[in-house]
Amino acid sequence: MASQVTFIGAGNMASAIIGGMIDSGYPRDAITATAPHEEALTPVRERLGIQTSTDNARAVASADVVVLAVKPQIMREVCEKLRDAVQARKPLIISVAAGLPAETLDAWLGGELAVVRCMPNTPSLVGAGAAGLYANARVSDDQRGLATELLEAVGLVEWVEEEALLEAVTAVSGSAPAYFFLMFEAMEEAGTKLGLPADTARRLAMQTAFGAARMAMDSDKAPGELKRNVMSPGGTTERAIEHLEDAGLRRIMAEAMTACAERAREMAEELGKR
Ligand SMILES: NC(=O)C1=CN([C@@H]2O[C@H](COP(=O)(O)OP(=O)(O)OC[C@H]3O[C@@H](n4cnc5c(N)ncnc54)[C@H](O)[C@@H]3O)[C@@H](O)[C@H]2O)C=CC1
Ligand SMILES: O=C(O)[C@@H]1CCC=N1
Repeated sequence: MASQVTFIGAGNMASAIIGGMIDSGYPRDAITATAPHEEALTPVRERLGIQTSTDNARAVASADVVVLAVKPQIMREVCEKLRDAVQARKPLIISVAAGLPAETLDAWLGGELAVVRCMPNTPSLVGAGAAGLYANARVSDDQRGLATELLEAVGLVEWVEEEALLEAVTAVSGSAPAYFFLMFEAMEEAGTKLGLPADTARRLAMQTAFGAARMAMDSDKAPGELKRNVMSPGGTTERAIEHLEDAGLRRIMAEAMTACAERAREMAEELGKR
């Protein structure tokens, strides 16, 4: 029988994962989602055909897995109210909340729990996410398998063995969709200056990013080799790449990603103290 999964929170991230689970054949009657008000639940119930509840503790009472999918700022209050229900059954806890350490969540929920902490990204909303997962020492192999199954329903899953590495995951994938969106903005602006209509430049840039990602994922060649394959000697691409390298793109990326990871570390400390 499928494990009973209860989502605390029925917003963007929970709906995306639930939608992906259902598309991959997970039984709807094994999935429950909660929110404080019925209005937030009606669309989820009607669209996804799952159980819903406005009573978190009750929804957790029969769960094998509890997915915490509320905003980090309200997590403490939500967890403390779930404490008795969770301690009575000790389900696997999976948190998709940015920044909250597994140990903090465990303490808020009463302790001694198997906790998986996940750093997802927003392309999960279209089934093309990339998530880093960390398991505390109480998580069994079967529970790891289950967490992988749930998160793979919306994209790629990579496990890290040290929790601090989720800060690096935040820099490489959690925050990274925004780097590419910035690149699209810059390419659209530059394309427009070169005379293209803005929407044409936007479509060409986005399709090119999609094509490049697909090509790199399907190929056994390293990105550097794929890059060189586009660069005819003395040609146009070589000129553009020389500009990017001379302008310090690699250094800029390293600095931006280091700043991102550093902020993730600060946020974990700030949220952990609440
Ligand atoms: N790495 C990333 O880019 C992303 C991370 N996340 C993480 O996922 C989590 C959820 O984010 P979203 O789905 O975007 O938020 P959202 O605002 O769409 O959903 C939050 C849900 O929680 C519900 N809720 C509020 N109070 C509640 C309570 N007391 N009990 C039960 N449910 C309650 C709301 O009704 C709503 O359904 C956040 O912790 C966020 O950090 C989400 C999206 C992307
Ligand atoms: O910007 C943020 O703080 C969150 C965490 C990763 C993506 N968004």
